[in-house]
Amino acid sequence: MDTQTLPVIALGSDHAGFALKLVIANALRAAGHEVHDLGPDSPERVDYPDYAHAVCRVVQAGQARFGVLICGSGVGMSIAANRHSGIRCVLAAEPVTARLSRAHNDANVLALGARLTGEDMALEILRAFLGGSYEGGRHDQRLAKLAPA
Ligand SMILES: O=C(CO)[C@H](O)[C@H](O)[C@H](O)COP(=O)(O)O
Repeated sequence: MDTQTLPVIALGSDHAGFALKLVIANALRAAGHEVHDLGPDSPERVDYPDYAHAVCRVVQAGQARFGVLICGSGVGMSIAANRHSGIRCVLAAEPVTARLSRAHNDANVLALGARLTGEDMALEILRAFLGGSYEGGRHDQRLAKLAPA
């Protein structure tokens, strides 16, 4: 694949997801992606919403095509991300959910749980997410109904 066309990815984590964030950043850069690592820069204890909001703002602004958020379970990150207009965040623990979230839900942010998902599985999930594509069609009317209540 022409690396010029690879999507830009924004990354964020909390302390629980810090080590996996580095693994993912390295893997994405090795594959040719431009990566915006929005922190944290150390494994010191932090609050996951701060980083979820930072990544989602970058995706909303079009400065990154996708976001990847990592905390202990992925739950807090996904809750925080899905509060943002235009953000559709999937919490995935296996690749099929990640692929379907792109195909049916046009997901633009992936949340991972570093305390529950090993590195190899996380990378497999990431590949499925990035390799998926939105199918449109019948799904368009459903996405239109996802506007904040
Ligand atoms: O938000 C979470 C759970 O919904 C994340 O897993 C956090 O990483 C976790 O809550 C952090 O917990 P800690 O005891 O402060 O390390």
